[in-house]
Amino acid sequence: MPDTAQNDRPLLEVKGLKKYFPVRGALGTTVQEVKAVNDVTFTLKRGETFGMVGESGCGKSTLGRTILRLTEPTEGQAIYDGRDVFDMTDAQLKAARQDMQMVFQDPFSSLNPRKRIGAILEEPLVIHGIGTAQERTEKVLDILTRVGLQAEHYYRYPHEFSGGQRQRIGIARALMVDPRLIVCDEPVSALDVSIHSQIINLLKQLQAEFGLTYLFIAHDISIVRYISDRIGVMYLGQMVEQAATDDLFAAPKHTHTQALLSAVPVTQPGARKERVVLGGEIPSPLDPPSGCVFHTRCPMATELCKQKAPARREITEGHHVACHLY
Ligand SMILES: Nc1ncnc2c1ncn2[C@@H]1O[C@H](COP(=O)(O)OP(=O)(O)OP(=O)(O)O)[C@@H](O)[C@H]1O
Repeated sequence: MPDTAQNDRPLLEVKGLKKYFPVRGALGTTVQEVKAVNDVTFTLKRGETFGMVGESGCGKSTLGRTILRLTEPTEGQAIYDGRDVFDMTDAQLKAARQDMQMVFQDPFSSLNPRKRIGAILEEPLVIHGIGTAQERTEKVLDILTRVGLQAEHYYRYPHEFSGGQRQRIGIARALMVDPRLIVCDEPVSALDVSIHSQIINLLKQLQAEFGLTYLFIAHDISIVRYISDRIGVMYLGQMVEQAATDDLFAAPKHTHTQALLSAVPVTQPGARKERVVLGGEIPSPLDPPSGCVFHTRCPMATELCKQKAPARREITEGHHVACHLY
């Protein structure tokens, strides 16, 4: 009974999460705040991929980093497997960090150029005090082959690898400590387009093999579509829509989502779609618009949108939108 209850429970529940960065004036006092993440709520089910999509600067990376507590939150909760990450002691956080790993956008800058791949991959095991020296080496060799590299790569340095291979090393490093959750922050956007699908397919294969749960962050909705079970769309620190991937693509509700989807090239011959054109520039998160944060760019905006922030509503099962039109 307790086992079933635990397995039904989401792996991660993010509730009302806010992360504001202080902007300090000449005297060191806080004069303004960048509202990078502004009241975000969503859950991650075990074994699924939740894609987080939005334009550059909308707060995706900050959201991922705050959940892993690489940066401290301003407000809210991130309940990982029943326990709030933000209430954890240092020892609890260290244990949780073993379970929650991150794959970064730029694999090169996240790999120490002076260390051989074997040492880079072994490091997380050393930090967490896992295994004997021989067990650690065996684990490195096993993971190297699982990510499509070879045993002989053990002695090479990061500069001897291509971009795609380096990202495989980044993924291998995350896998070393047997995590359950991996936050993938733009894992292909620094790579050549020709190898995007190799890396995405590798992530899918590893997910099936190890039963991983992914929070997959990217600005390109076609990539997010390919890997995600559900998608959340962010704008200026807020999640404006979230739904199962098929629902979101079949019936996008928020104008921002419609605009993102209308920019995706049509692949079927003869198919046409309406282009949704947004007005204005993206406002600064230092001074987000009043009312609905999207109203300055929304072609459907009314007086109400300028005055009142829309509540998040579930319009069909699992499909949430924050917009006065619904
Ligand atoms: N350490 C920081 N101090 C101050 N402002 C920050 C800091 N980190 C991020 N920001 C600001 O927070 C906002 C959200 O940034 P974030 O990097 O999370 O967005 P993003 O959607 O991941 O964009 P990108 O894909 O370009 O990285 C931006 O306005 C950014 O300038």
